[in-house]
Amino acid sequence: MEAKLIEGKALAAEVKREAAQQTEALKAKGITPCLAVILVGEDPASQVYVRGKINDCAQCGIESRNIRLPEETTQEELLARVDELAGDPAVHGILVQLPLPAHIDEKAIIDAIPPEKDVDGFSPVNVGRMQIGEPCYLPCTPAGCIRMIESTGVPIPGKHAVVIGRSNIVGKPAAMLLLAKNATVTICHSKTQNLQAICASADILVAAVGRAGFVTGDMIKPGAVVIDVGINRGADGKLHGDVDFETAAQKAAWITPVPGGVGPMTRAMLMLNTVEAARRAMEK
Ligand SMILES: Nc1nc(=O)c2c([nH]1)NC[C@@H]1CN(c3ccc(C(=O)N[C@@H](CCC(=O)O)C(=O)O)cc3)C=[N+]21
Repeated sequence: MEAKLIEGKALAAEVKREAAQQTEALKAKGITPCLAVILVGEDPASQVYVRGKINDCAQCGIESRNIRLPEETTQEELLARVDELAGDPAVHGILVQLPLPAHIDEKAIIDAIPPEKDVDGFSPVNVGRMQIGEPCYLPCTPAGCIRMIESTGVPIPGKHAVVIGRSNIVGKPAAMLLLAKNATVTICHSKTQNLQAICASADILVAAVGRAGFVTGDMIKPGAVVIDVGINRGADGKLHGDVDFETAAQKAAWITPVPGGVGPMTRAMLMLNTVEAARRAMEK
């Protein structure tokens, strides 16, 4: 069997059209959604991602503030910038690009973003709301994964979903969202025993490991939906997923490519969250 591709780029374009329509409706009411993106330092990968987010904003008619701070910015200086944006009624979403330089405490910065402007869905309040199924900003990557799974038409309820990885920004929330969709969820990680057998029983497999080619065809149940969250830049300068695409595509029914899969969808979901933040600010 040769798997069908889940076209992240095309799906992202669809989501961004939704965001653009909603933006237009808000503008008609006098509100222009605005996202502030803060990047500290010169990390080349972060620069690429931030440029992508700023471009997406422009495509959707969303205003953006592109804030570049030098590597040696202190935690206090960064907190002051976040506070300033937190208090600015024209700014609806605040995204501080991670990772931050080692001398800055990421948790302290995330905690300083007011939950209603936390369009990444990283703040403890949004994480907690998600856990109990209250309205919140869903973290963009896991929300994008769900949308990609749903795009296949394969029903999630009752299926065995296996998530490899337990990070706070991808693995854990992806597992929670799959549970909320009534999947039977297993979370695997570096200490997991019998990883191959567990993965091979997954109807839906989400790979968020951070190791290129970690998931091979023998770990995939025939007919599974495979979502590859990995973005590993190889020595060749190319992006590689966590899934060994060639062998996995022989077994899966559906699979996401890298690049052009989860990455673009992550950015598209950020646009939806930003529009939502503007709408909520208006309704308040
Ligand atoms: N506060 C914060 N929020 C984030 O959402 C966040 C972050 N920090 N730090 C880094 C990670 C990573 N991330 C990506 C988003 C899109 C692509 C993406 O669009 N990738 C393209 C390729 C881009 C390229 O050429 O490198 C693709 O997969 O097709 C990649 C990575 C968001 N992150």
